[in-house]
Amino acid sequence: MNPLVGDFARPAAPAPVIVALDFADAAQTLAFVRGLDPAQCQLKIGKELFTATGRALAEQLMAQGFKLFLDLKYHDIPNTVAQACKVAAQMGVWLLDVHAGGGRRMMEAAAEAVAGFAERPKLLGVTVLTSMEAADLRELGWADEPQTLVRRWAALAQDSGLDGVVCSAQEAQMLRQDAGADFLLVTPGIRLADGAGGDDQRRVMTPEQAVAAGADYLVMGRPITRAADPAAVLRQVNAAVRA
Ligand SMILES: O=C(O)c1cc(=O)[nH]c(=O)n1[C@@H]1O[C@H](COP(=O)(O)O)[C@@H](O)[C@H]1O
Repeated sequence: MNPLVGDFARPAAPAPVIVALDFADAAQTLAFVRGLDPAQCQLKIGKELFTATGRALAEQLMAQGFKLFLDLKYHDIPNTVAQACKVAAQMGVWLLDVHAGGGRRMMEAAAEAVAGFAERPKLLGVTVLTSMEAADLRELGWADEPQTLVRRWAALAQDSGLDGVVCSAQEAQMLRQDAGADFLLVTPGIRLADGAGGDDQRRVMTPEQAVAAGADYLVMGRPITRAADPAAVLRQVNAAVRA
């Protein structure tokens, strides 16, 4: 086969950065998104923005060509989570998440709820939040180190039919080995090597480290949204991780 034809036929790898739109209203969000290109990043709507704007803004951003991670981290009884996942799947979002701590029956119900959709969202299990460290777990009664719990919950998420997990990039290498190439690893807690603080994050890594460790997607909020030139930071991260 002509290698050139092969190259043209192969779809471009999706942009690895998911920008967390942690804004308070639609106007601010739309003004920010105007500077972004769907070929260079994906978008995430979480609890703050969704509570403020509901599905209208989510649908508007998808209509602009952005793939959307609806990050509402469902955590409830199996029936409630399954019904919420069904509604999210009807919206046409790309990624959707539930807390792995909701357990096997909750995750299985969520997976079953989205299974029937022709273009279903990929379903992720949130393992141990990247803002937590061992001391936080101990206070909650968990004697395990974060990575031990992440490993156990990721295995349970995979066994329950989920497509991947949200974890710290610090656990990505271990999970890639455990779960294989097709299991999605989405890693928040990304901080640039420029020395700026980790904010409330505890288990952090740089974009380059995260990708080298096996992360598929990097969730980045404040390092991009609070930058003087967000598009320039995104270009810099894309260049670094694709080098
Ligand atoms: O599910 C998430 O996206 C998530 C899981 C997690 O363990 N840690 C975490 O920070 N997040 C989200 O990732 C984003 C991180 O934002 P920054 O810390 O500003 O980069 C926020 O929107 C969080 O809600």
